[in-house]
Amino acid sequence: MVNITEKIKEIEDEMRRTQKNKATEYHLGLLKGKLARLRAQLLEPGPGAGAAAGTGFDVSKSGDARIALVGFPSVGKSTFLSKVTKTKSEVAAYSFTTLTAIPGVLEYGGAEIQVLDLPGIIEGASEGKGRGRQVISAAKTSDMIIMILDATKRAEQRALLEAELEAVGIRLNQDPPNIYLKQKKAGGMKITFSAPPKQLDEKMLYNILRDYRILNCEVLVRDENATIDQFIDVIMKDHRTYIKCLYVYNKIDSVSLDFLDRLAREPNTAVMSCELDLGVRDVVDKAWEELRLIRVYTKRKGIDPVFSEALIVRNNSTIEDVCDHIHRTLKESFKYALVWGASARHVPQRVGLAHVVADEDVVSIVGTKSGLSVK
Ligand SMILES: Nc1nc2c(ncn2[C@@H]2O[C@H](COP(=O)(O)OP(=O)(O)OP(=O)(O)O)[C@@H](O)[C@H]2O)c(=O)[nH]1
Ligand SMILES: [K+]
Ligand SMILES: [Mg+2]
Repeated sequence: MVNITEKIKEIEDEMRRTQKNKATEYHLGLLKGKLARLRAQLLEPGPGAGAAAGTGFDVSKSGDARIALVGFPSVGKSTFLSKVTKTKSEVAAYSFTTLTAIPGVLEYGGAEIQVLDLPGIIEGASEGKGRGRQVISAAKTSDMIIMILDATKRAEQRALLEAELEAVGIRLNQDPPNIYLKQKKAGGMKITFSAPPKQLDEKMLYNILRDYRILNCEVLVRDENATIDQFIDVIMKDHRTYIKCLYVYNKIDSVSLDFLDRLAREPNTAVMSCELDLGVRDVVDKAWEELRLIRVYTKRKGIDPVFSEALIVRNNSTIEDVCDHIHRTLKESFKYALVWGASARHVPQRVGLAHVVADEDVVSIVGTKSGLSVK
């Protein structure tokens, strides 16, 4: 049986040994491509990949979004879950207290976010160490990862965890590359750049495509700064997941103010102490902001809206989306809507289906059937 993990190690070693320069960049590009293929194989169930490959924990999705708590052991993931939801996940000073996925519900102004507390992961998780692969599979199903870090531990922890997630195809806080690739049956390769590329050239892409046995295709690179890694991501797009990540340093009760200040300035980062109940609310607010969901409270004529029940739509949604959310046919009898809140120029503003709503808007739909307004 071929050992994929060993092959991966070999390639990683070769990449480390190879000096980066103009002469080696084609070779390095090919190695990166091979590495990406092997890592994908590792996650496929079947011979050579181990029993737990690719399977997550069996928790069904619920609520308006899912957040996964990912981190090394004992950073305070379970403590955080127990603070922000009604679920009590076991907390203890020893590593691997949590052994499976524990779901909780975070209520946020009428929205319900499922928060998954997960076992701690360790270096090598992507290759199956500990419950790494299961944790990572669970993380892949989430809309956002909150990476909990221990403010008292060495700074490399963040890069180490990122590398583990990266190795299994999770891309944090990145957009999918702006590269178009279409495989064809015949006609050879057609590679075009919409602007002179800074990090790629045709030969590089040609080599990699050939190594992937993609001989007939059309490629259009729309981003002049696109990298070889991004190009490989496009080839491997079925194995790539683009997820938002909020980095959260816990246990700030045990570090100096100077250090804390530095941590807090990192991008996509929040700091907290679950123990002292410092910053926990900020973390939740930031997570909500990053999810970019919008709460709309619907209102019937003459009755106050119910603020404990929000209708959740994506960012940039319109009144039409809101209607579709309430009922499939509501649009048909739609006359106009009244809107109170940030999206309204004056309150209430009378708007049509194309009006874009904002978080915490109150909306009343008025229809042609007499007296129709929504629940
Ligand atoms: N000083 C300090 N300790 C904390 C804080 N939050 C949690 N702890 C402690 O850190 C230890 C680990 O907490 P857990 O919540 O079990 O950590 P975990 O990340 O879920 O750990 P595993 O499930 O084992 O991976 C416990 O002893 C907590 O009391 C904090 O803000 N400050
Ligand atoms: K623990
Ligand atoms: Mg735990």
